[in-house]
Amino acid sequence: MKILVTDKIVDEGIAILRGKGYEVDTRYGMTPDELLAAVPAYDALIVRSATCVTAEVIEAAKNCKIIGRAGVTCDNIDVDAATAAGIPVCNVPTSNIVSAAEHTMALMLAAAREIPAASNSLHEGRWSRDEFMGHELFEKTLAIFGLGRIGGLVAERARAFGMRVIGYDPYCSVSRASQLGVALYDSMDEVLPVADFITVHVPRTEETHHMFSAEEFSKMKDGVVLVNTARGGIIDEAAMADFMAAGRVFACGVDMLEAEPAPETPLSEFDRAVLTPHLGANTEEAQARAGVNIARYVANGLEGLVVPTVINMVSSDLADAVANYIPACQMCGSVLAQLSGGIPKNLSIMAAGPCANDLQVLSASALGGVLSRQGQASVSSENVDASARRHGVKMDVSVSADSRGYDSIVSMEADGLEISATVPGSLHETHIVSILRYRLDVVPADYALVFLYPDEPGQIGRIGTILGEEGINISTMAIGKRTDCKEVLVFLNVESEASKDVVDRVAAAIDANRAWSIRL
Ligand SMILES: NC(=O)C1=CN([C@@H]2O[C@H](COP(=O)(O)OP(=O)(O)OC[C@H]3O[C@@H](n4cnc5c(N)ncnc54)[C@H](O)[C@@H]3O)[C@@H](O)[C@H]2O)C=CC1
Ligand SMILES: O=C(O)CCC(=O)C(=O)O
Repeated sequence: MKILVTDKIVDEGIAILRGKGYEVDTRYGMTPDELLAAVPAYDALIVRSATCVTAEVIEAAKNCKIIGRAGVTCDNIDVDAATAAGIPVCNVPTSNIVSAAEHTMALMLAAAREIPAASNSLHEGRWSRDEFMGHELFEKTLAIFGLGRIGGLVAERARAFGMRVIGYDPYCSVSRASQLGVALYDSMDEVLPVADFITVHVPRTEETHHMFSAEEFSKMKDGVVLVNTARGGIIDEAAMADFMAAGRVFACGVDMLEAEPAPETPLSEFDRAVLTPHLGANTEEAQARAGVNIARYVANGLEGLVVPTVINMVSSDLADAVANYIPACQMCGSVLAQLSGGIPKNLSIMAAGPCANDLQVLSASALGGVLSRQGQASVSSENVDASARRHGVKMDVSVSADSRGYDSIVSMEADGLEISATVPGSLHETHIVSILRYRLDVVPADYALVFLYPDEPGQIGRIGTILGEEGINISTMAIGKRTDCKEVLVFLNVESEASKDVVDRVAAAIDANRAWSIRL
C-alpha cells in the first residue's frame, strides 16, 4: 500500500511506515492541483497544517483508507467530507500542546520585555538601554481565553510566574478552572477591562472569528499585552494595529496570521509586535511525538486495528446497526446543548434495540454532539470518559428493553430536557421522535425553530405570517402534543437562519413559553 506525506514529519515516522512495508512518498509543498492529481494513487494521506484537504481532494482520494494529521487541529481537513466518504481522520491531540504553551510564554515575555527589538538594536550596532523599558509578569492579571489543553498548560506556567490568572471559556467547568487556579468569568466584557495580559487558546470557528475586534480592544486596559498562538482570524489584526498605533496596546506576540502562509499583516510595522510564522509546534520534541504517533495510527488504520484518536469515528467493523446511530447521537447531543444553552452537567443516554450493541460509541457520539458548538470536539470511544470529566459532564449510559415500537431508538436527557431519535429504513435519515417528551416525527434540517406555546387556534398562522414577512421559508413543520399539558411544541425546519429579533417577535405573537433557534 502507498502512503502520501505532504507536509514534513520526522524521519523516524517515515521509517516506521517503510519498516512495515508501505511505500511512502514525501512530496512537500505541492500545489492544490498537484495534490488532486497525485492523491488517487494513495491508500493513506499524512498532513500537518499546510496542506488543505478539501472536499475536492477527498473526492479524488478514491483509494484513501485513512487521513492522519500530525498535530492537534484538523481545521485544514474537510472532516465532514471525509466522514461522508467513509474515511477516518485521526490526529495526535497532545503531541504539541506543551510546545504551544511554552511558545505562548516565550511570546508573552518577549513582547513584555521588547526582546526582538532590543536584540535588533544590538545587531544594528546600537547600545540603547533607555529605549526598552518593559513590564514584569509578576502580580499582573493574565486573562486566558479558552481553557482547554493548551490554555490549561499556560495557566500552570503563568501561575509559576506569580501572575493572577483569570479566564473566559463558556464550555469550561468551574471545577476544572479551580483545579487550574483560574478565576472563571461568565462574559468577555467582565474580563477585558481588568487584564494586563491576554492570551488566546480557542479553536477557529464561526463564533471565534474576530472575537477580538475594535469593540473588544476599546474595552481593554491601556498598555495591555496580547498573545495569539491559537489561529489567525481570531484577533482582527487591523483593529489591533490601530490600537497599537494609538499606544493603547503596549505589545503583542502573534504566531498565527489570518492570511497564513502569506506574511502580510498590518502588525509588521510595529517593533513591539513579536511575530512568528506558526512555530508553536515547531520543536524537536513535539515533532517527534507527532510524527512517530501519527505513523503508528495510520499504520493501525491500514491494518484494520483500532486507531485511538479517530475524530470522525468511522470504523469499518462497526455494525450498521450502531454506525447509523452515530449521526443520530451527535445530532441529539447538539440539539440538547442548544436547548439547554450550554454544556449540560448531567447527560443520560438510553439506547434500545440493536443500536445498543456499542454504548461506548453512542456515548462518544452524544458527547461529541454536545461539545460540537465549541468547534471540533475530538471525542472518541477511547477518550469519552476523560473528555466528559474535563468538561464537567456526568454521563450515565444504559440499555432499555422498550424501543417504543421502533427497531432501535436513542433517548437523551440533560438537565431536565429530553430528546429521542430513531433511524428507520435504508435512507439512514435521523428522525426526532420526541422533544421535551412531546411526541412528533421530524427529520431536522440545518436550521430549525422550536416554540412551546399555548394550544390555541390561529397560532401556526401567526408564526407563518411573521416568518413570511421576514423572508424565512418554512420547509417542514411538526407539532407535538402531550396529554398532560395545555401547551404544544412546534418544530419548524427553516431554509435560513432566523435572527434573535425574529425569534423574539414570533415568541411574543404566540405568547410562547420557550423559544429556540437550532443550528445543525
Ligand atoms: N501555534 C500552534 O502551532 C498550535 C496552535 N494550536 C491551536 O491552539 C488552540 C487551542 O488548542 P487546544 O488547547 O488543543 O484546544 P482544546 O480544544 O483543548 O481547547 C479549546 C478551548 O477553547 C474553548 N472555547 C471554544 N470556544 C470558545 C469561545 N467562544 N470562547 C472561549 N472559549 C472557547 C473550549 O471550551 C476549549 O476549552 C487551537 O486553536 C489550536 O488550533 C494547537 C496546537 C499548536
Ligand atoms: O506544525 C504543525 O503541524 C501545526 C501545529 C498546529 O497548529 C496544530 O497542531 O494545531
